[in-house]
Amino acid sequence: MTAYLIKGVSLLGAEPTDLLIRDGVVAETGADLAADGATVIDAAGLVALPGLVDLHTHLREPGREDAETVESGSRAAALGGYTAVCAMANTSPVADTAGVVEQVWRLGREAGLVDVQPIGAVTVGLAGERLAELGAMADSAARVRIFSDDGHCVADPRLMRRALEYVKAFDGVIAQHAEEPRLTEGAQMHEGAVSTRLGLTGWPAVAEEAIIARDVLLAEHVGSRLHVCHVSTAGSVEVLRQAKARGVRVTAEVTPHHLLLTDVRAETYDPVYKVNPPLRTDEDVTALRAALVDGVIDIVATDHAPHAVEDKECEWAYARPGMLGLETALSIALEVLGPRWDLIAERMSRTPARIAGLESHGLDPAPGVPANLTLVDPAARRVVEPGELASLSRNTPYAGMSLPGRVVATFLRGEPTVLDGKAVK
Ligand SMILES: NC(=O)N[C@@H](CC(=O)O)C(=O)O
Ligand SMILES: [Zn+2]
Ligand SMILES: [Zn+2]
Repeated sequence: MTAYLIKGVSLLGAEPTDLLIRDGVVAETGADLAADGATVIDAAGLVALPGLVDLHTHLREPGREDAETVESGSRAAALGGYTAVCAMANTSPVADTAGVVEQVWRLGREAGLVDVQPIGAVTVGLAGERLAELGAMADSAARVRIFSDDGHCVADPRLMRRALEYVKAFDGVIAQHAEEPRLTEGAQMHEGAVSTRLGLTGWPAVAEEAIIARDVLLAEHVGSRLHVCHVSTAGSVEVLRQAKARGVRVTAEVTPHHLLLTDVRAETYDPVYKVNPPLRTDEDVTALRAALVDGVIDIVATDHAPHAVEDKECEWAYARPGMLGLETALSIALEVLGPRWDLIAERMSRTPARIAGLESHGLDPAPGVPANLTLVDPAARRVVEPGELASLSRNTPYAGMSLPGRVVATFLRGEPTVLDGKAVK
């Protein structure tokens, strides 16, 4: 194993120091460390963060390897500064058995660019009718702890209650895609002034808020853990605020796109802006940003949702919902939060690692800690070029935008997965 001496790096914005990585861990930090045969990396001006952890990634393998594979998504993640991603279960076949989650987990290990932690489906085939084999997935080599029917809501309250009860035994968590399906039939975008003007069927905020309200009550009743995926409305923030004040075991995520973009994008009719839940209003964006700062929203999760060209470059109504996120998330966080490194580490690394139970991730670089970390150039800016992304898909909503920050290097257990801004393999 190669040793690396990272010279003059700022740990989470602190005064520059040296950082020696050896045998997969941070061996030493301090001024003017001796290279002692280690490969020297000049990190003047760079900030070191604990490797980012994404709780919500769609990797499309098995089933849609034309849109993304475990390997291509892992590469996109590493380039985005991530050292671990949780892979959603809405693949084909669905990750609802020990066999499928183990397959995804193995593919992640073979790619070796980030730790890929599979999420298991809550119900068989995401059909919302029968509970999947949660216990078998938990006991499998993939050691699944997060279960989600993401893409679909676990709408049946009885099934949701059973799932919450079941995962309590192994401290698992149900990650809910909060969407009351009866309120979103035919929905194309956020229900509001813009949808009225465009004549598109709306997805009302209350369709999300009603499910979150129900689920925090169920989680409270059962004494189990609930995680709310992609929170998108100001009203959801208020429901979560009240639940947390009562001590409900609920955590919540917001996506980069819901922190930056609004429903006016739909006026272009460009389906790159079509996503579930839909882009909302300025008031929602303001509330989501405030909640991310005050902690009512615990984490940023990308909901990286690659789609093949034919599923995106078509009429709005026929396009699949979802957008890329892994390679731009840190830049969006910098844009929205500014260089508040401790807050960024908390929301994008430490807390998601804790929610997912990934013990070797989300740890600040310090002697003895696994060397999962990322080096960021906060002074750099880059214009997003879809063709330059490592993802196999091109559906980024940020094409042509100039964004702050650049990931220069990422280390997974002491080995670089990204160096000089390029993937190592
Ligand atoms: N977010 C999306 O619009 N799409 C996701 C599913 C999901 O996260 O609901 C996808 O799998 O494409
Ligand atoms: Zn979802
Ligand atoms: Zn998703």
